[in-house]
Amino acid sequence: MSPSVHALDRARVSRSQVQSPDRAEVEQAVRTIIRWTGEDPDRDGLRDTPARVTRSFEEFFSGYGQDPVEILKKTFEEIEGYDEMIVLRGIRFESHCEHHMAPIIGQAWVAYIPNGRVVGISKLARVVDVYARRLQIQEKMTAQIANTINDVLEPQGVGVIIKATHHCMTTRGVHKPDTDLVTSRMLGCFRDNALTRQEFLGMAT
Ligand SMILES: Nc1nc2c(ncn2[C@@H]2O[C@H](COP(=O)(O)OP(=O)(O)OP(=O)(O)O)[C@@H](O)[C@H]2O)c(=O)[nH]1
Ligand SMILES: [Zn+2]
Repeated sequence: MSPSVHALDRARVSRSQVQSPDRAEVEQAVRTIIRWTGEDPDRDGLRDTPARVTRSFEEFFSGYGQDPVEILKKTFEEIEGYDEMIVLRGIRFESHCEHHMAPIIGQAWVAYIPNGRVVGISKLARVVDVYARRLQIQEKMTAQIANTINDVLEPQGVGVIIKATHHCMTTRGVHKPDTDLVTSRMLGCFRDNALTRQEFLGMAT
């Protein structure tokens, strides 16, 4: 991945950069979809739905307004030379696939071995959420989380594993309800040292 693409991935994506439409336009688009289904958007139960959907989307896609680098910059100094693996397991997340805008529901395992700096553990979960709250494919999200932690903390190594169910596969299209997708990205000693990689995989599966 070229450095410029890498930097763009990590950055806060401002609304002006992508020519964001205003709220009324989004609500109008939802009204159009409701009409397209054959429903009457002015009937009692649906009248407030365009505003509700817009508010929901605001939450689902709030990751564009957040910068994961800023979150991770709040690091602590290493305590008494701790240099073993740190693993936050089973971080539940909700995302949406960029193909169908259907939910991706899963868990992430995030590990690193520090190199002089550790971070508050909640920040690892926050980085997962920032990337999850964007339109995603799982492979990209896995790489973004690992790359960002690697770039900001400069640890000895990073490992990220994601296991998720894609609703575009379970509730539509090919309809395979019991499937999940597992992806991983290993950097530094997690990539180079088979024992480190094995230790992490053992904790995550
Ligand atoms: N690699 C990858 N593929 C994904 C992910 N999320 C969804 N997809 C796939 O993206 C593909 C989009 O395929 P298209 O053929 O363009 O879309 P489609 O006609 O709706 O495809 P079907 O889902 O097979 O009905 C599908 O195969 C999805 O299963 C993801 O995170 N990673
Ligand atoms: Zn999809």
